[in-house]
Amino acid sequence: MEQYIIKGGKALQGEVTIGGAKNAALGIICAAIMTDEPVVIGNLPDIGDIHVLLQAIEEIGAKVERIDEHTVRVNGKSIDSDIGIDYDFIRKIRASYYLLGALLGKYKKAQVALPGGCNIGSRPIDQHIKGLEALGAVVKIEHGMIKAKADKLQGNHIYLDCASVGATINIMLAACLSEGVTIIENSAKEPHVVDVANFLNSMGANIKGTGTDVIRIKGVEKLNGSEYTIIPDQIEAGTFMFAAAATKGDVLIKNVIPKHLEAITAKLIEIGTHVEEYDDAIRVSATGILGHTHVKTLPYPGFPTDMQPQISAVLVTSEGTSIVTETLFENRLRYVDELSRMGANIKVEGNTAVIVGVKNLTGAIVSAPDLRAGAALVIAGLAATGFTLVEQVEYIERGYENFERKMQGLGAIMAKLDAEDEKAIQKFKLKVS
Ligand SMILES: CC(=O)N[C@H]1[C@@H](OP(=O)(O)OP(=O)(O)OC[C@H]2O[C@@H](n3ccc(=O)[nH]c3=O)[C@H](O)[C@@H]2O)O[C@H](CO)[C@@H](O)[C@@H]1O
Ligand SMILES: C=C(OP(=O)(O)O)C(=O)O
Repeated sequence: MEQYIIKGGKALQGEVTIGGAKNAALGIICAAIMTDEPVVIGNLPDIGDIHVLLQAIEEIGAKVERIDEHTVRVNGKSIDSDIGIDYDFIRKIRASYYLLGALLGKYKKAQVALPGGCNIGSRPIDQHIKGLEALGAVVKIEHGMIKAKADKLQGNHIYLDCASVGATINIMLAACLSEGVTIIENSAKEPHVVDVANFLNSMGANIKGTGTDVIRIKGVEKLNGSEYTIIPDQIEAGTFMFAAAATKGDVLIKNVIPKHLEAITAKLIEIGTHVEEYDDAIRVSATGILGHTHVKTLPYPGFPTDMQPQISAVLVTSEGTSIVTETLFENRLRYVDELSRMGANIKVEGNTAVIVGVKNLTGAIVSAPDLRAGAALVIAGLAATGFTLVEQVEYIERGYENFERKMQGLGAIMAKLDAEDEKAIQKFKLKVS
């Protein structure tokens, strides 16, 4: 098992380049197998979730060719849609549910294990199923597998009970190759929903209205090959913005879309951080003690739930009392006990964390309970005095490419080491002491 070892207390300085968006990439890979023609996907992040999903599509017969570290060519021509995608394969990821919409759209049948992913709450998929059924599919759950089939798919009017990212993308995938028109009301507006739709349109789909809460999809007979570049990752960018603020650093975050970061930027400015926006970069710098704020997670353009743990890692050393409310996933405050080990003063009441800022954190052994909570612990470790060990880095690597190397590039004293390798850990400590 690997762990991050961090010697904190050093302001991050310099430039970092953000990779492609995980949550767009996952939808786009599934969309890519909906044509029999080759598709080239660029700016693909080299992260755990993508490795798992690419393996899963290869398992059912798709051809995946790596062109370079961040570009693949996918060909879905030789897929065998009778092969089910087992839980063992995709237990680590959430977005395998997109294979359901993609395969159902293309072959009118699909068998995919119920998704795994981070344990951040109960994560039902009733809205996905409701949408696919509205298009004419018969959907059954048997032995942990979701099985969907249809003689034909027919467009329909679908109202989502909640603006679910996953349900919106899944329905959009199946609806592209349905007959007639599908309207999704109360659809999710996240940038990755828009990116998946833009990609599908580049393959010949007819999707309008993404980025608003009504999406209109006119079914087409078939999709064709395409070459596409994924948008930058809003959450990776936000994580580096908060790391810069927490360490009182000065970081230029390159390859971002500042518009996607507005909720994050607004909170940083509110607590006294300096933020400068450029066309495709953002600079974050902070000095002295930052102020407190109240944060409530909401669907886009609200404050993203995927940034909630990371802002708490900044607020624990800000002056005054901050209130962080998580409205989407009930288990997303599990990092609080870990931050408390580092000296943070946080109390959880229901879905709210009450944070009373302390002067500084002190390094400790902590364990990442999930992907973004893990990133938050790294931020806390970078800001703390002394050494922090962050265990369970495999969660963090689901969504961050070369996290320790990007942090090192900003001057962080951080390494990824084998937890069993006491010698290497001692050597690192000696070297940086
Ligand atoms: C792979 C991916 O893109 N993951 C993202 C996606 O997850 P995911 O697609 O799972 O999240 P959703 O947007 O679907 O969930 C939003 C809310 O709707 C509820 N819900 C959702 C579906 C459903 O059928 N029934 C239902 O009740 C959920 O419990 C949650 O409270 O969006 C989340 C919210 O921005 C992010 O945290 C995840 O990083
Ligand atoms: C919760 C997340 O991912 P997933 O939905 O893939 O588990 C995330 O990216 O923060």
